[in-house]
Amino acid sequence: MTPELELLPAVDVRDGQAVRLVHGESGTETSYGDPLEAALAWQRAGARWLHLVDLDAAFGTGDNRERIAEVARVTAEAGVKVELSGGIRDDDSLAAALATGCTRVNLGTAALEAPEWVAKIIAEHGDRIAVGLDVRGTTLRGRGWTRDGGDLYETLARLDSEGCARYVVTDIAKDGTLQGPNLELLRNVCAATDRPVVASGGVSRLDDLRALAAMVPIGVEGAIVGKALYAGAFTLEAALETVRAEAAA
Ligand SMILES: O=C(O)c1ccccc1N[C@@H]1O[C@H](COP(=O)(O)O)[C@@H](O)[C@H]1O
Repeated sequence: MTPELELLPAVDVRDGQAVRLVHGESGTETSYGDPLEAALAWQRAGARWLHLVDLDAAFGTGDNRERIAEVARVTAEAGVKVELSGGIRDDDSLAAALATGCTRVNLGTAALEAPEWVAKIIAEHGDRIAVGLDVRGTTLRGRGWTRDGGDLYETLARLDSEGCARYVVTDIAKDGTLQGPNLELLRNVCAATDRPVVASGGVSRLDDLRALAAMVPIGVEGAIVGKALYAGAFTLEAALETVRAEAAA
């Protein structure tokens, strides 16, 4: 039996609220209320993972550190694994993130701007560190996806050589658009690395999850689902049932 595609409902926090953006652009927020309520709703619906993002920290417009820590702690205590992201760029922010009880952190900007520090913390924390490869075309973007940060495949080769355990791959052009994931990008990344890949951006219907589940054998381990769940395109229960059925088929 093929392993099940892990589903990670997203809770992105800006100004204390759960929000979704379009193409990750500041100012395109749709608000979905209290982030803890959102996280607990996904937990009640059966989520095994949560992708939790401090968007203010990612954009450099402040942070939601205490709120994020509360959501991560309560959700983790409820048995949900948390992937924590946004603004983790130095020892202090890393220590605060790891102390929340999250299962792993996901680094974006730091992997582009502080490669030596990232190599060091990969060596120290292993599987608890993932790197988010947020791309436009094949160019990486950092600092709230506002600045270019080098070539996707060169960075991937460097991180592979440093022992990075896993990548979260986001096609910025797809994120928040409900246009379907970039399967070609995911196929290319999976061909370039033997590490597991979490797909992010564009999931809009259950068929997208079926397509991603079919990529588990080549290295797609999970999928982050945001807008589709908040917009009611399908329920998390239906999504979980879909990936379960695909694994059993
Ligand atoms: O998730 C988003 O919609 C998003 C939009 C714009 C910027 C960042 C976004 N998300 C996450 O933030 C981390 C990067 O944070 P940092 O660069 O390490 O501070 C990225 O991996 C996304 O998961």
